[in-house]
Amino acid sequence: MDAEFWQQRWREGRIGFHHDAPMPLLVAHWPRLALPPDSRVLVPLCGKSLDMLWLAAQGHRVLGVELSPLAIAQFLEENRLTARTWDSPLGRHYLADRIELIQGDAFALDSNTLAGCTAIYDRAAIIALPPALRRHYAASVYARLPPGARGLMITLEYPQAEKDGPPFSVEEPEVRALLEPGWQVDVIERRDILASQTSFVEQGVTALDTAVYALWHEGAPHAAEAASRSG
Ligand SMILES: C[S@@+](CC[C@H](N)C(=O)[O-])C[C@H]1O[C@@H](n2cnc3c(N)ncnc32)[C@H](O)[C@@H]1O
Repeated sequence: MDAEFWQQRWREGRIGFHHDAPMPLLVAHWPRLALPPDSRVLVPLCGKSLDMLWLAAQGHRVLGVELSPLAIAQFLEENRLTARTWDSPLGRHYLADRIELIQGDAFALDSNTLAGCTAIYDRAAIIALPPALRRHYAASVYARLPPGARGLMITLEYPQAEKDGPPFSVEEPEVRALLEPGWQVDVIERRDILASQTSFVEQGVTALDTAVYALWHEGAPHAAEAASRSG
C-alpha cells in the first residue's frame, strides 16, 4: 500500500470507501468527546470525506491530510469551496474557511502541526494501513498529539484470512497495543454490519463488525468528566 497504490485508486475512481453523507457513527458519538468548538481536529488519510464538513459545522477547525491531489480537488469542487493555497515542507496546503487540507504524507507531519491538534478523527485511516505500517502510524501521529487530546476511531473486524485488505481488520487488542498506555481506549460501540456490506459477503467474509473507540490522550478529562462538563 504505497503512495502509488492510492494514487491509482483515485485515478481509476475506485473509492468505494467514500460515503455521500457524514458517517452516522461520527454524528452519534462525537459529542461524547465534549471538545471545545474551536478545537483543531486532525483527519489523517482524509480522502474527500464529508465528515470534515460535519466537523467544521460543529465549529471545529479541521486539518485533513491526504496524499491524492485528485481527492482534494474533488472535495473542493463537489462542495463548492474556494481555497487559498500555499506550499510548505509538508506539502501543498488548501485553506477553505475552517477546513485546511494538506496534500502530503500523514506520516511526515511536523511536531508543531501535531501539537496544534487537540483531537483526531480516524475513519478508514488505521484500517487502510497494512500491519507493518500501523505501529509507525501510531508513533508518527497518535503519540505526537498533545496531552489532553481526544479522538474517535472507527475500525472493522473480520477474519483476515477470508479477504485481503484494505480495508484491513484491526481488532481491539491491536488498537490497545498500539495506543496504550499513552491513550485511554474505550470501546463505545461494536456492531455486526455484515448484512449491509455485500462486497464483503461476495468475497466470502463470514463475519464483519465495526467498532468505535473513544480515545483520551494522557491528561484528557475522561469520559464521565468530559460528559458532565458538556452538560
Ligand atoms: C480508505 S481511504 C479513506 C478516506 C477517508 N478517511 C474516508 O473516510 O473516506 C484512505 C485514504 O488515505 C490516503 N492515504 C493513504 N496513505 C496516506 C498517507 N501516508 N498520507 C496521507 N494520505 C494517505 C489515500 O489516498 C486514501 O484517500
